[in-house]
Amino acid sequence: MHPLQAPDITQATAVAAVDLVKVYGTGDTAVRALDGVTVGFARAQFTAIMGPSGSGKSTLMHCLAGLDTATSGRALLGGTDLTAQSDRVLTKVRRERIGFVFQSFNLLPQLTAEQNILLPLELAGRSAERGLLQHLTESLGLTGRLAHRPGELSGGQQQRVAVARALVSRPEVVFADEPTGNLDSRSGAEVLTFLSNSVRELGQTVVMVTHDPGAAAYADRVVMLADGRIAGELHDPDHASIAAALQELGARR
Ligand SMILES: Nc1ncnc2c1ncn2[C@@H]1O[C@H](COP(=O)(O)OP(=O)(O)OP(=O)(O)O)[C@@H](O)[C@H]1O
Repeated sequence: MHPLQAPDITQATAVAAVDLVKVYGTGDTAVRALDGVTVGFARAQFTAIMGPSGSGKSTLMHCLAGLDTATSGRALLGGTDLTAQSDRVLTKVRRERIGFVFQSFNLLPQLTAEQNILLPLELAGRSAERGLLQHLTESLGLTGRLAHRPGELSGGQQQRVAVARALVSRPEVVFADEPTGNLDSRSGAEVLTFLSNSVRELGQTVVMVTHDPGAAAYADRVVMLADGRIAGELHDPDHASIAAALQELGARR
């Protein structure tokens, strides 16, 4: 790779893609979902990944989170190149170093809210920092709900449980995939406010895929993808600047 293409990977970079390529399928039906993506995500920053449908947002997130394997290039989490790891190591990395928030909450229905929050730590053989657990459950408004099962909680409450679960292990990065996609606007705003507070107050690194300019406006930075390539970025974005950038992206295609 040409050195000028290397992202500025320093101690301040939590996650990076370097010339990342992902091709699905072979021959005539092959799809180049990522076409040489190089981008870094800074520690203690909230970044949104945006772009048209099919631009490669989920693929990029999945490769950076060790949920999918890249065709070539590097997916770096701290000093670890995930593309060079076995499935066994990737499972451990996902469990111990990454927090996930998905559109569909992904809570285990037979466990209480508290058990769901603590499950990743338990699987990693670690115990919770009680102070952090209390801070998360109080600020997410879950204190009175900890003994409830997901089926007894609203969508917004379930997603707040998922956010607590993602944050309680102080992961190197939280990946959020359309975290407000199934929520009404008020519950969505609560989740986004909390994610952005976790960056400020806990120094958490958050990377979120979203279609919604309103959601992306909570981020410190927006990275735009188009056709599997980085198509631009915005710093300290607001709704209007994001909408304008998306429109420009649409017009360029
Ligand atoms: N498992 C797969 N097999 C084949 N092609 C795939 C697979 N997953 C994704 N693709 C293709 O790769 C490209 C990028 O998909 P990806 O889901 O990353 O885009 P996206 O930007 O997240 O889209 P959306 O906003 O619609 O969720 C698309 O053309 C998609 O059809």
